[in-house]
Amino acid sequence: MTEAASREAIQRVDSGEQYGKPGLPLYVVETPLCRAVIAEQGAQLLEFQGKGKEPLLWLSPRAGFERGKAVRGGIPLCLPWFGIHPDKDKPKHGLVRSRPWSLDSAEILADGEVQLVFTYRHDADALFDSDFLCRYTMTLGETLGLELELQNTGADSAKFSWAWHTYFAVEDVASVHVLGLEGQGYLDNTRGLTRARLEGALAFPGEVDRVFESAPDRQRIQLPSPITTASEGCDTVITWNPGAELAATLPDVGDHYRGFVCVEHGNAFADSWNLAPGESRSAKLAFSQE
Ligand SMILES: O=P(O)(O)OC[C@H]1O[C@H](O)[C@H](O)[C@@H](O)[C@@H]1O
Repeated sequence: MTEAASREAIQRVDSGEQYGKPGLPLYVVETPLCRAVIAEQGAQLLEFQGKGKEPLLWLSPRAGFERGKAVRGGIPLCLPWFGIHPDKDKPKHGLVRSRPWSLDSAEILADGEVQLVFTYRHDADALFDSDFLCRYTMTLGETLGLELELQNTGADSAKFSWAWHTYFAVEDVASVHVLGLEGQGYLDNTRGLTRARLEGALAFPGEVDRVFESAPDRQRIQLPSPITTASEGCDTVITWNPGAELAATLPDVGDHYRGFVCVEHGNAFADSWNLAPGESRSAKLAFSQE
């Protein structure tokens, strides 16, 4: 790959140029195989569209692009804790989604795929009292592949829970089904994390917020052009849509809740990772669209 080729394929712009809302630096990737937009903050994928495919991700038309706040949509990475922290003063879903990351390398591979590697280095602070390092690789071809390596760089063992919080673009949430979770037990987060079991395919008739521990590694989102997810090393699947009532309280969602379902992959609750000093673990997630 020449430097000129990668400069042409990967442009750094401000969110003002892309969405008319200035504030966050973005990378726009355009190749014969796909188009993608990634916010440097949080290494958050905002858009991905493989050649000849429907857009994979939902990005809220009401999304804000502010430093220190995750953008509503795309794939925020929740880490080093997923969900509500027992200490109510700490933010939901950890801290890396709203912190600056750095793009360490950008390469065009022999087959024309673009590979981006982002890193985030955490020095123990008041929010998370342990050092760690994330190395996040995105492979952008006709399909999308993600890999996360997490290393405990601190002197003590530490517990990490995390997820790729993917917002999939759908025509109407009411007609979407997710396969690959039938018969599985889950924690119902709309009922104080009570345990239940899913009969049949997962549907979204209203607010749905479910945590499937030890979940299967493939799901299929039934749409006119179905999407399949295949994960490695992701034991937890979380499914979410706020439904009309809760969405009305989320200024960056509102009526647009109909346009997405979240099917999230990571390791949270009983599947959280305990890492010894120096220990690393990794996980992968691949998306394909028919
Ligand atoms: O609004 P956020 O902090 O991005 O969280 C959005 C949602 O994320 C996950 O799916 C959780 O299970 C939900 O409980 C939460 O409401």
